[in-house]
Formats: sequence, structure tokens, C-alpha cells
Amino acid sequence: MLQLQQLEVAYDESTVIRDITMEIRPGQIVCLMGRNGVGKTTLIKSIMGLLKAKSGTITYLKENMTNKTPTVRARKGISYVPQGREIFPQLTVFENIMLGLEARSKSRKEVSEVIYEYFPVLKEMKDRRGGDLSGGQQQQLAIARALVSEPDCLLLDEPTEGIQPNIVQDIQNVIRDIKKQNKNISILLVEQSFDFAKSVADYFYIIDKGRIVYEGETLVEEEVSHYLSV
Ligand SMILES: Nc1ncnc2c1ncn2[C@@H]1O[C@H](COP(=O)(O)OP(=O)(O)OP(=O)(O)O)[C@@H](O)[C@H]1O
Repeated sequence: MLQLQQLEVAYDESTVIRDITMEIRPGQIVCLMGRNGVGKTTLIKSIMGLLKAKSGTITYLKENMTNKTPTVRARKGISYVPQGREIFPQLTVFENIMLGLEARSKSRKEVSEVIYEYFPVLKEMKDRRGGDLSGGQQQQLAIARALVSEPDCLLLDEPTEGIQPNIVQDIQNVIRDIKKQNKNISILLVEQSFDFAKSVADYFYIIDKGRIVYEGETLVEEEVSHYLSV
């Protein structure tokens, strides 16, 4: 569904992503791990088209996306939940969710009840301003905003970072539920927590200094601690 071939991404002269080849299959939940500053967010942003590839290709649903704009990628079904959430604090929860619908060129412009089943608190707080929500609730809102467009490929950048354990559990349940419903939604999850990653993902990549240093269907704790310890 999504393939990266020898992808390189740079900020001016400084290359951050080097020769990355990855694949995410339909319905697969792929976890990308790595310590701070190794290039995880840069990689995700380049998949979304927010950063340009220096070389290499990004193929999505057999189409070359490498030079396509983020809007085109979103229309084709890629949805991104940034680290730090980036919700609109002045807009209501409902308005924030509705913005997610704009991403897709579908005719249906209503919020599916499934979104509120996943995150009941968002229904209760529908008319509150996004900025009044707790960090964990904002994370749920950011995921809801991404899901409302019914993406085929969801990019989640550290959704559990700094979030209280009960909300981490809710997010875990949503990811598991998406998988259980077998809707062929693929998820690329950037995650630092070994336990969380293991509990939801089918395939793992570890990145270090911009390169993939480990990949596999299992996550070996020694590999993780080797590459994730500071
Ligand atoms: N806008 C930018 N301009 C220049 N360099 C940047 C920019 N953003 C990130 N970098 C650098 O690129 C490297 C990778 O950063 P990136 O944010 O992708 O890492 P990360 O693995 O997502 O880290 P974290 O877990 O802390 O979010 C770092 O050395 C960072 O300083």
C-alpha cells in the first residue's frame, strides 16, 4: 500500500533521512521506533508531503506520490496526526473534528458516530473549545479529526507521549479496534514505548541516525534497548 524506496530527506545541506526503504501493507500496523532526534518525525512529514524528498520514491496505492502536495496525499487517503497534536484551540471540539472531513473529497460531510464511540469524551465536550481540553483529550481529538476522513493510511506521531495511562489505554483500544474491524486501514505509528508498540503493531522498524537498523515481525527487547538507550 505504501512503499518508500531509498528515501533521503534533508534540511538544507543536512541530510536527516538516509536510504530508507520501507513497506506498509494494507491493514498492517507498522511501528517505527528510535531515540529522540534520529529522524522519525522528518520521515513521517515527508510521507505526508510536508517535507520534500531529496531523492528516492514514495509510492502509495501504486501511484508515485514523491512530488505530490500534502493536499493530494490527504485526498488519496493518507491522514496525519502530528506530534504535539496541532488542534485549533479557538475552535470547538466539533469544529476541529469537522475540519478532518475537509481533507477528503468525499460527498459525505457528517461525523460518523463511530468516532464518538471511540472517544465518548469528545461527544460530551463537543461545544467546548479545543484549547480547554486536557493534553490527553486533545490527543484523542487529533486522532478523531484524522479518522473522520476515513483514511486508508494513518500516520501517528508519538500519540502516547506525555499522556496519562487511562487515555493511553483508550488509544490502544482504538488502534486494536481498527485492526479487528479489518477495514484495511494501515497505520504507521511512531512510538517510544516498547510495551505499547508490542501490544498493537504487526511489524517493527528501528531507525538510528536516519537509517533503518532493524526490521522484523517481532520486537526483540535487546535490540530496542540497544538502539533506544541514550
Ligand atoms: N526544521 C528543521 N530544520 C533543521 N533541522 C531539523 C529541523 N527539524 C528537525 N531537524 C533535525 O533533524 C533531526 C531529526 O529530527 P526529527 O524531529 O525528525 O527526529 P525525531 O526522531 O522525530 O525526534 P523526536 O523523538 O525528538 O521527535 C534532528 O537532528 C533535528 O535537530
